[in-house]
Amino acid sequence: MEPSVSEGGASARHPQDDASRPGRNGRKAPPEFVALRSVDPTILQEMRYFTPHNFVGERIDGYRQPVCLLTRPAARALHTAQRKLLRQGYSLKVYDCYRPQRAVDHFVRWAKDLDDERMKREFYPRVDKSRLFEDGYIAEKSGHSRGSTVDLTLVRLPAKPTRPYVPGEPLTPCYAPRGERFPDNSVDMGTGYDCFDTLSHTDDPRVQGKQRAHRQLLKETLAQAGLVNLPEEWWHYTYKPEPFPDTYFDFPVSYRSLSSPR
Ligand SMILES: C[C@@H](N)C(=O)N[C@H](C)C(=O)O
Ligand SMILES: [Zn+2]
Repeated sequence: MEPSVSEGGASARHPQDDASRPGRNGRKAPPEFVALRSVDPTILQEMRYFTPHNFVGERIDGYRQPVCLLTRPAARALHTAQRKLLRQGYSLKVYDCYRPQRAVDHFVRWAKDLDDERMKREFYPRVDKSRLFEDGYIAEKSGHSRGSTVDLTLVRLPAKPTRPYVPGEPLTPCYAPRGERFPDNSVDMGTGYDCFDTLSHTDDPRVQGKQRAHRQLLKETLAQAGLVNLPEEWWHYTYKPEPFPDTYFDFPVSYRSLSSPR
């Protein structure tokens, strides 16, 4: 786990933060990156990898603030989708946006430790931990690190308040009926976020009725705005054409990484 660095203070820095790191993998984002909030303040944000409520069970390396950073075209596309959804009584809610390479490296290290299954019961109850990368649920080189990929869902407005996950609390499988899963103010998509299971495949035929309609509403609205879904995960979308199709960035998730912070 990366040592937590206070945003304002002169704390010890992680070696990977060295400003001398060359080119695109330095400490700062290029000017094409923005905070989603500055483009659309109405889109809800629940940045799961800043919290312990994720499949690893702890804050992920590189997430210094619970903030969604994206390339400007991707953020604008979400704003376009959000305008349409607001008219129908829904809001987007993002769970993850730009993801530094060091965060992906944290996932890779975690995956190698087959004894650490503290979050299995909620996030991958039916999949062997050793298969999560092979089965397409996590990537060693992720589109998120290129800055135009986002994990998101729909929330019916007015949004209900949510409660934080308390580490060590009993876990429920992410494919259990909605009322039994960890509470989330999003609409029922048939599974929770980051539910590594075939039921999360966007077009899985077992998902019908309202759950299927919600997935379709998300997919069609985002497609009209230029975002393409990953078939294995109903929540994962990439804006196309990507401004940085070949670059995997590693600056931290923090307002301070931006050229124009707000
Ligand atoms: C880990 C999950 N939220 C995700 O984003 N998976 C895709 C495959 C990725 O890691 O890029
Ligand atoms: Zn994703």
